[in-house]
Amino acid sequence: MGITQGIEESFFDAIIGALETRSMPAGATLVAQADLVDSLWIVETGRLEGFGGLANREVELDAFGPGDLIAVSLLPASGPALVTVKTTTQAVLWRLPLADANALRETWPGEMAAIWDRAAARATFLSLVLGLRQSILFQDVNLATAVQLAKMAEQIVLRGGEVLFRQGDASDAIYVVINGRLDVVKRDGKGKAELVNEIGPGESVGELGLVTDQRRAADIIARRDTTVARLDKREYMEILRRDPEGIARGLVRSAQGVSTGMARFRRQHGGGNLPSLALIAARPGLPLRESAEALSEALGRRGSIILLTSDACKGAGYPINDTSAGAQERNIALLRWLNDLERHYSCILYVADEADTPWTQLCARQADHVLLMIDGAEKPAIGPIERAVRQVPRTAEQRWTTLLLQSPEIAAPVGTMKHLALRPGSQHTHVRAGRAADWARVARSLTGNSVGVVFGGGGARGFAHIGIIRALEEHGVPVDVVGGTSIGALVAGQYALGRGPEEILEGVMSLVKTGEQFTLPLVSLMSGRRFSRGLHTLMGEGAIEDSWRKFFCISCNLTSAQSVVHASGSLWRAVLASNSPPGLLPPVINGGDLLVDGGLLDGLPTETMNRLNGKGLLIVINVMPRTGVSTSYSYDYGLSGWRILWNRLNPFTNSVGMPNIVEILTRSMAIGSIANRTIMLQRATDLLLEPPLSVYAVTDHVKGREIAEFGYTDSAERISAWWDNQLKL
Ligand SMILES: Nc1ncnc2c1ncn2[C@@H]1O[C@@H]2COP(=O)(O)O[C@H]2[C@H]1O
Repeated sequence: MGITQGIEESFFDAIIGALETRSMPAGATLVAQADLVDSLWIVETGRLEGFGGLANREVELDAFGPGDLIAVSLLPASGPALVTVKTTTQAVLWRLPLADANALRETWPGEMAAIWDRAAARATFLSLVLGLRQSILFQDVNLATAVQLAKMAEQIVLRGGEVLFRQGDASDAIYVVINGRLDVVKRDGKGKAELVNEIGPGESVGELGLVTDQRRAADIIARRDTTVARLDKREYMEILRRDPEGIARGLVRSAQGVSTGMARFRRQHGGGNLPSLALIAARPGLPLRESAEALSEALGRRGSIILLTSDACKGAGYPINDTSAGAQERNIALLRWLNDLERHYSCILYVADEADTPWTQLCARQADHVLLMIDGAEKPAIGPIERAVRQVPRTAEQRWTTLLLQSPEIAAPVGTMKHLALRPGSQHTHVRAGRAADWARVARSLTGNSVGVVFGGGGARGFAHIGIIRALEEHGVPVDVVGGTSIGALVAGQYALGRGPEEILEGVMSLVKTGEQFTLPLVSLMSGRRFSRGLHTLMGEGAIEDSWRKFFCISCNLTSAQSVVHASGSLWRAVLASNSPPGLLPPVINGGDLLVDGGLLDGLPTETMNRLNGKGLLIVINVMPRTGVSTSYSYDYGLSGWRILWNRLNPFTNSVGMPNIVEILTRSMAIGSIANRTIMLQRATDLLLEPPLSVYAVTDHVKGREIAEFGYTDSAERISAWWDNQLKL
């Protein structure tokens, strides 16, 4: 590959003027891997070798002799060296600084482009040799075989979402992933798809079909933009003949499943431990940049984050709109660069352009998780950028979250369900401009660190929840997901709306003061009218989706005998259903089914919380003592209502020892779920709070403030000690 080959005489004179010569002894290092390179070199005399680091050993990648061009960066501007280059003999080199090369480009555009293309081709080839020698399948082959492999292999760039091949296709080639990621998806007889594996750099696909001579066992789809080296069957067989021992070792490694283990190891230990993210605004004019910075700062507490904009990419030498000569090489170079970034950082945050550009599309393809920003106050509609981005092919694994920007002035968002109806399958979070705490919540959710609190049922004892909320707030425990049953749902619902403990206490007290009417016991003992009206006023008209915190509550469907998780739709109706003890309040009618208090089946919904909050932190507040309703009073001959009335009226008898009908009904209702509770609580909770509340009766609503205070005093120290030991995000 002589540099002067085919180059005009006058240009040759010009370039000679820019060259500096340098003599080097044998064994000297010209450039070390990862150093910034700012030059091209041409070998005049002597020999050099290129090495790449691989699992603590250096492998040989390339050899250079007189007339050869040494280009070790994939960038036209200065960039990191792919390899280490050392002299093996005494050598004389010509150095062409990239700055001078760029200046020469002004006068000799065509000629310099030819040199650059050669340099790019050489560097791309080098990166392919490096990729192959770092692969599980070919890491044991000798240098000559690796160079031969790289010469035969076809380098293919797949776009995110693109299919490499389908299950059932004929097996004609194997593919080594150089940069990027592939999904292995299997389909059953009914066409149901399941992700069975993920393939990262250094791993290969298709060896199964090639070696066993069977059709493809799975679909292979690019998770993001990916470069693969393709070797067809004939070529692979030829390599097998050249270096049977090296190939056999690779096959054994691969068959032993070291492949997936190694890739997982790399992913865990070589950065990339968080999903790659893309922040995309649905339309121009949203505060994309500020939001990206706020999110990046919040994520930065969890790992090393790199925020990538199209400008940053351009600055690094990768113009994304580039269609000029050599664009394919630069594309490969870009993917390699992104791959390196992924290895070095915990997370890449791709920030889209404020328009539908190739960069915005690339962001959508690269992300494991797309964050779509919309204006929560706007009329629900699909934004123009969003519309374009939705056309970008993507794998089924990609997750979407809609971030609804809200004004910091509003009490609660409105109309969220309409925004979400346009975006099926998307999660959502509300964020207020300028509120770092909201971005911290998004960061926790993205990294599986959301804090969930389960508020159990237990009548008036549930006032303790409110004191515990106060303790959580005072110690700065951020709560992201709340859920509960009965009184737990009532407290959690208000907390989800962003209310503080004092306001929640006032709210629950106001309901107690409605003094529910006892009715003729045809449907229930109480009419429930005042309670439901009061609850409606208290919670407002909004939907669960409109609350700042993620919320759910539990009711019980009497008709189908199943517990119901309310995580969507009218908030007050959900809380009402969760608070309608059968026999005491009338059931809530929902589509012909009767819904009653969730305490019947699931008074402490930790399983539902686990399902909704994944790997997040779990705090459980149990206000239902494991033993309850006992009395010292003996009523062997039946218990007369008159006797109880007399007891109530007679100032000389102790009426506290006597469980009333409400207590007995409440306890009976909960009995099934209390029996299950012991088992549930033994499962891992991060913090279990069980204030000793048996001194209070489930009907002690008038003591609400005192019970709340009790909850606070009992939990404050434990919460503080626990929170001090947590990793904060
Ligand atoms: N769990 C898996 N099941 C099937 N194929 C897998 C799996 N994991 C990785 N693969 C790769 O997916 C490829 C699909 O085509 P092949 O059957 O030729 O070879 C297969 C393997 O290389």
